[in-house]
Amino acid sequence: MATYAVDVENLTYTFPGKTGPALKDVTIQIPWHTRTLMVGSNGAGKSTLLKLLSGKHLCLNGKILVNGLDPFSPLSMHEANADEANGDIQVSTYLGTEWCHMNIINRDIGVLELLESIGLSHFQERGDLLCDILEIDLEWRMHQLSDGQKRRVQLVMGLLKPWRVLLLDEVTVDLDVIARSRLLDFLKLETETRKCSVLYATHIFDGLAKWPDCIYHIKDGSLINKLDYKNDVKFTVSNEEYSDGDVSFKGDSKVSISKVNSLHPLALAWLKRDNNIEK
Ligand SMILES: Nc1ncnc2c1ncn2[C@@H]1O[C@H](COP(=O)(O)OP(=O)(O)OP(=O)(O)O)[C@@H](O)[C@H]1O
Repeated sequence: MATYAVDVENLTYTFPGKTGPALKDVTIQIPWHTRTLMVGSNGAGKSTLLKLLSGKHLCLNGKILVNGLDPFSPLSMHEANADEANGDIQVSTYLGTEWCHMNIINRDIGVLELLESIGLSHFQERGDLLCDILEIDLEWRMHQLSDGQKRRVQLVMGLLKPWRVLLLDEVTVDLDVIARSRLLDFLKLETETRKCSVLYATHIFDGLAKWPDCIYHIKDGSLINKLDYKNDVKFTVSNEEYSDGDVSFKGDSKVSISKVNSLHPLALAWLKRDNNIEK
C-alpha cells in the first residue's frame, strides 16, 4: 500500500492553448486517515489540481500518485483493483462541477430505482447509513425534488462505493446546514475508521473549524501556505459575541483564530492578502 494517499511533486500544468500554467511547481503529500482543505480565490487552481488527481487531464510535467498509482493510466486502475482485497474499493472518487450536472438527477425516476441501478444492494449497509445521514426518502421521485434534495441523492450515489481518496470540489452549496454538517461528520468518521483520505476545495467555511487536519492555501497556481492543524492553528476566544472572528498570523506558518466554528476568518484574511486588500 502506498505511503501517501496523494503524492504530488513539482507538478506544473498548462491547459492546451494557454500560455501561462494553471498550476506551478506544486508539491503536496497527503497522509492516510486525513482531511485536507484547499483554500483559494476563484481561478486559483483548486479544481485543476483535483481534476489532475482524478486523472481527467494528462500531466507530463511532475509526479502525480494517488494511492501510489498514476491516476491517468488505465493500467494503474487495473492493478489497483487487483491489489484491493475485495475489489470493491475505488482508488479515487471525484465529485465536482461536471458530476453535479449529470442528467439522470432530473429524470422522472424513483430514488430507490436509481440507487439500485448503481449497486445499492451490494453496498446495502453503507447505502442505508448514507440515506439516513442525508435524510433520503427512497420513495421520492427525482424530478419532483428541490435542488438540495437532488444533491443529497446524488451524494449518496457518489459516496456509495467506498474510495481510498475522495476529491471533493465544492459540492455542498445546495445543502442545508444540517445536511452539510452530517456529511462532514460522515467524511470525518470515514477517515478515522478506514484507510482513506479526503481533499476538499470549498468557499464555505462554516462548521469547518474542527474538521481538517491540514489546510493548503493556493494562489495563482502555487501552494503558498500549508497549515498543519494540530501544530499551526490555535483558536482564541473572541470577546465580542457577534464578532466575525479575528485572525493573527505569526509569520507564514502559524496562525491564531478567534473561537467560532468556522474557518471563514482565515479564508477571508488569506484572500484579502492575495488581492492586496487592507481591511
Ligand atoms: N478548461 C480550461 N481551459 C483553459 N483554462 C482553464 C480551464 N479550466 C480552468 N482554466 C484556468 O485555470 C485557472 C485555474 O482554474 P481553476 O478552475 O482550477 O480555479 P479554482 O481555484 O477551482 O477556481 P474557483 O474557486 O472559481 O472554482 C484559471 O485561470 C482558469 O481560467
